[in-house]
Amino acid sequence: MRTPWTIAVLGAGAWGTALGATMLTGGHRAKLWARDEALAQAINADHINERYLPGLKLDQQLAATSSMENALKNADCILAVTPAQTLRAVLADAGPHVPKGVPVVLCAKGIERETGRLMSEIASEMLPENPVAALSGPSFASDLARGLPTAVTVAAKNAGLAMTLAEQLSAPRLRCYSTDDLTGVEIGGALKNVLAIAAGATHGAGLGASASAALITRGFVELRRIGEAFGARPDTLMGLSGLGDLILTCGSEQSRNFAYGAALGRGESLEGRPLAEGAHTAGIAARIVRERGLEAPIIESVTELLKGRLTVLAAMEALLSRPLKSET
Ligand SMILES: NC(=O)C1=CN([C@@H]2O[C@H](COP(=O)(O)OP(=O)(O)OC[C@H]3O[C@@H](n4cnc5c(N)ncnc54)[C@H](OP(=O)(O)O)[C@@H]3O)[C@@H](O)[C@H]2O)C=CC1
Ligand SMILES: O=C(CO)COP(=O)(O)O
Repeated sequence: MRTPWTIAVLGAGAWGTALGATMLTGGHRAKLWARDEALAQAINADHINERYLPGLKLDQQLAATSSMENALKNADCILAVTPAQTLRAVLADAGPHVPKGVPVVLCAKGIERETGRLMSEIASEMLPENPVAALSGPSFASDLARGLPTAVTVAAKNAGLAMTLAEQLSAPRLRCYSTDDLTGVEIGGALKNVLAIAAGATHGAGLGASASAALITRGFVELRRIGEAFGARPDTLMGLSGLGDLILTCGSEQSRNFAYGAALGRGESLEGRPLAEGAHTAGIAARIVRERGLEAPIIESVTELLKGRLTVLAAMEALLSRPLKSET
């Protein structure tokens, strides 16, 4: 029998809300922090997050607040669930109220644009007295919020902590595996978003199912190359947080990254679209590739597409006309 925890969830978007609701099903208490007071009040009054999970009734026990102090009071564990590029600022606000020693579980998928830092590097910098972990894997917020099942990976450099967190954060419809390969889990989650934009663009431009399968497979080779250059283990990259999430996100417009790419492929406007983390990570991923002398033409093409320097058809032609080589 595990001890019920008080879990602070920083971020009341789709994923924070879904994770908060899932934690309740695991017997924990959960408090959502929303930066927008009106959203917090609406969640408390209506038990719906109409902005991010429209129409889905939430457990009445899922409380929200716009006070960081209130959200973090007596927390046994913190889930950080705002977009990757906001993590540093959110942890700076949270810092004075974060109980020392409490694990911080990073749920955003991305790489900091300006610095190339992983989420765990930012968290260790901002909260040096708190152990850091990551939760990642194939998990659409709306699926979890509707009670559909999935499995994810919880990673921490300390294997014992990863195991404790996996045990505590698992819920009837959320199976958490554990690993000490924190870097592998973070790299997989960040890069699959960039590749999902490429897959979406392929789909949107009508290049066909064969092209999609070829692109996703070669995209995974790039993810593996970059991951291994960071010291990630191949089995992590082949796991839920790498290949698993790549399969999910490259498969349908339920993925915001895929939908963003599809809009790009169809030549539609990208203004005002929902969060697509890959669009923020692509540029820094391409820079890392260049600086480390790695080969990742698909990821580099996404950056060029996003900058408007390449069309999907030109990217496809450039990828196909590269010098022939052995597959591995
Ligand atoms: N949605 C999903 O299915 C999954 C998402 N993730 C990851 O989780 C992370 C969050 O995604 P998700 O919840 O879907 O995103 P959403 O766009 O649904 O929500 C983002 C949340 O972050 C808040 N926010 C935005 N900017 C800031 C800021 N500068 N400071 C503080 N809060 C801010 C928003 O508040 P406001 O409303 O006030 O703008 C909102 O509550 C991403 O990295 C994503 O890749 C991971 C797995 C699944
Ligand atoms: O990470 C996700 C599922 O695991 C969500 O993907 P999108 O952000 O592309 O919707």
